[in-house]
Amino acid sequence: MAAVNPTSSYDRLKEVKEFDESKIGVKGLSDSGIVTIPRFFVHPPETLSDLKPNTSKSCANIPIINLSNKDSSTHRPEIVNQIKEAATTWGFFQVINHGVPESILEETIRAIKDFHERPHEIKAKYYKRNENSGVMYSSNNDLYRSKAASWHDALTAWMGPSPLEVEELPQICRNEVIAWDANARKVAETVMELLSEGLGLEAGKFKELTFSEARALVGHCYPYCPQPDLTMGITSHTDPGVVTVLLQNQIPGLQVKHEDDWVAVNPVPGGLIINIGDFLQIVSNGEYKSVQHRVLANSDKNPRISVVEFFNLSKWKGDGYYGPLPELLSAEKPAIYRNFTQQEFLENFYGKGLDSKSLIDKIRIQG
Ligand SMILES: O=C(O)CCC(=O)C(=O)O
Ligand SMILES: [Fe+2]
Repeated sequence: MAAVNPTSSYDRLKEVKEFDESKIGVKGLSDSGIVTIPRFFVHPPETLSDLKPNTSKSCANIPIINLSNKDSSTHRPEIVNQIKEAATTWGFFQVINHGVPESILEETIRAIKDFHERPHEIKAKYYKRNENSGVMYSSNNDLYRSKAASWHDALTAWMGPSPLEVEELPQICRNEVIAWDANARKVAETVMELLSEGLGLEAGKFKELTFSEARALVGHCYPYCPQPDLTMGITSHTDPGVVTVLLQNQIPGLQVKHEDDWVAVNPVPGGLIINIGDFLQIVSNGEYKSVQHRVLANSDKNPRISVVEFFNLSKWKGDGYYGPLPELLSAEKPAIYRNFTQQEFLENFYGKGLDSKSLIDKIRIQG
């Protein structure tokens, strides 16, 4: 087994660069039939020691919320309460009967899988790094910043607020990505209305604040990993934005941190996963929780595919600051976070490795 010896003459940066410049991604490594992963993918023992979910709580699962009666005035308060409770205690939940046909869920997954299975020459044309608009295919967004690389590749498309040039999208998944963006956005807006009401605000408050306008859609591929005990699919992190809508295929691996345990998030048929991001934890003054989650390296021969859309605000308030919404604050409930600038937020968004400290910890008011 590859043991990591930091004092050896191993030139990590050189190997990382060679991998990056080859543009083959983790999928290319996996398809080449390697049985030993390159050592820059090997994670430190602290990360690897708790990879198995806690068996004593293995039956715990994130809450499932049925949206079918959300427009009925009799049932809506109950659904608002369920979402509020889920966002407060778990920060993660699945929604069912969200209105997106199952055929669309399947086509979206299939199209993203098809992209990742395209020949190297075709995918390489999209291979980029450090973009924040257009379309970018890459392996490990934080490849040069993180301590260890993870076993996944991603196709990212910035869908809004300014519309994407659709021809930039690879043809094999173009229509599906566009359709998914529209569908995921509807689900995000529905959920944001319920979350807004859960805080005692008008249903349309989050929309008015442009919380669903900036959108990044990421089609992840977690190929088969020959040594899944030595690396990660994606390391533990919180999402920076408002909310994330996550669609996954049937291959397991996603886990969320709940009461100090890692809990597997198993897909429910037709379900969509929603999670709260750092920005919403802050503006809700800590009511809603942005929780740590991660994906294990995939030991299944079939790739794990997930399509994740991050929703974020597009317009900052005139003074350039954001913080806990004033409507939520009172003498009994003072702000627990200070206001922060867009600059601070963006630095946190783009500047860090997934393993570094989140904005939430930086702006928490002590005492
Ligand atoms: O692939 C997944 O299920 C999770 C991905 C994720 O957490 C992310 O992209 O932020
Ligand atoms: Fe995430």
